[in-house]
Amino acid sequence: MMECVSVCVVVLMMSAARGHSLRFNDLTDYVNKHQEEYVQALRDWVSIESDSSDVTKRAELQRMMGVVEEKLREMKGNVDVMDVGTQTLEDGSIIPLPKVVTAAFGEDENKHTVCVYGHVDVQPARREDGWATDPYNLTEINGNLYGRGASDNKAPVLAWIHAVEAYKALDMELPVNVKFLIEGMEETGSNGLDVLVAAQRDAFFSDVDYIVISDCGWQSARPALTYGTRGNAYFYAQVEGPKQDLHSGVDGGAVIEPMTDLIAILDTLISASGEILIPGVTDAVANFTEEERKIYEEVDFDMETYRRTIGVERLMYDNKVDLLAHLWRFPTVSIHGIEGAFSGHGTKTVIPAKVTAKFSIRQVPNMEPAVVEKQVTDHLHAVFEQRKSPNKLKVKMVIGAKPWLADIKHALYEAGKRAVKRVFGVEPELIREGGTIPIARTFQDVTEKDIIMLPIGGFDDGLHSQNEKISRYNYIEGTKLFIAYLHEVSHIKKD
Ligand SMILES: CC(C)C[C@H](N)C(=O)NCC(=O)O
Repeated sequence: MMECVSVCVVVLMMSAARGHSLRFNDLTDYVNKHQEEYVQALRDWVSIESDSSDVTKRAELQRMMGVVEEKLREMKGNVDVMDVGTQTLEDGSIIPLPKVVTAAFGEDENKHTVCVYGHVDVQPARREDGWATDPYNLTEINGNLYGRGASDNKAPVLAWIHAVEAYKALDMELPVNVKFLIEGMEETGSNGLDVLVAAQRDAFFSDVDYIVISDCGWQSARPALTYGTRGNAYFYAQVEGPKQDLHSGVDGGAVIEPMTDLIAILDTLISASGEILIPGVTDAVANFTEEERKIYEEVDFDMETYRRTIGVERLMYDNKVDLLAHLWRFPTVSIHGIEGAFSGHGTKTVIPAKVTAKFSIRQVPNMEPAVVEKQVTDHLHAVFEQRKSPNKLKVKMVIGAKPWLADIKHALYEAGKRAVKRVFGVEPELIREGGTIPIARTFQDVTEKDIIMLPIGGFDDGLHSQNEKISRYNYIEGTKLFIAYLHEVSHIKKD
């Protein structure tokens, strides 16, 4: 009798395994057959200029959130639209933040619950910035789908939606419960989301086991799993002088110009060789260990391809390990722009009265944005003081996002490896990401859930840049990866 039970169990397991692989094929066939619809869905989403940094585009962003809500309702998810409060603009006016859309598919207590986080806001883009195509009209050229937000993060969010939709369309039970949390302010620091996550810790997140984020890219042509992101401390430094703009011929020579002051203090942030010059800022940076060095040595990363892809003559470092380390696990300063400065065509001879520099410092373990805020503010005031300028300097940190790091030994990463192997036939690369997903660290600290980043974007997608794209291959195979991943997560042993 005992023997029969074990034989029967083995037979059942074998047929279940066979059944799964057949079912996986059904799912991938379904994805292949529906790929034109998926591309059209991406075209529809990209056509919405959901730029979160430009308040004049806020109605479009609200419309985008509405489209996400409608899609999840159409799929019969248990949808909720959550208020995240208001945003105070620089002129003191107050506007509502875009609501966060959540949805739940399945609530089987015997299954794991995976929460997919993503965002549907985008960075600004104008054709005149040097785009070859209209950034809001998804255009396919040689297998690449060009459009603002295509890779960051509209296609990955859609791929997750399509993954769930495929199971449902084929009447297949989802192997895990799936929840979505989709926001519209990621690109400007996820305003309001920290508070919402804390408030929902024992509600929306109470039954969530794992959080999956697909808001990043591979490092090469090889699929990857991401286990770290840098944080970001973003600053405004404003120098204000005359009561209005002046004529550089009529008044030049009589005034100490705000722009001259600003450029001088900006030049004290970072050296030409990449050394951060602000006292104390790098003190808390975790030591670069031999173990890390070995991991970086193994990463499949061709410096020459990278150099050519971004189009520079020379990179800051001449070896792979140092370059990767400075992309992923050391801080850096970037100066993004100067508001109030003359930047149009022509030769306007103005002395701008008030100029505001925007710069940021990527944060790595164990930096604390609040500490960095004080160090930067003190430093800039000290160097400004030395100039004995009559102008006024104001420094403000407007984003303070912490870095995030995961344990690559966690079962979520093993599941990721199996899913990548199943879809792409190769072992994934384990990588870190230099960019910031502000909410990742909050998820980790506040919800105490385990997190994985499962990217489908290509290494050359040009996020935030001209001609952002995702390849049709990554979008469609990425959808299959998510389907496979849900299955693999269902195999993680429940506590
Ligand atoms: C590659 C990043 C992690 C993508 C992310 N959506 C992003 O752009 N975040 C803002 C940032 O400035 O890093």
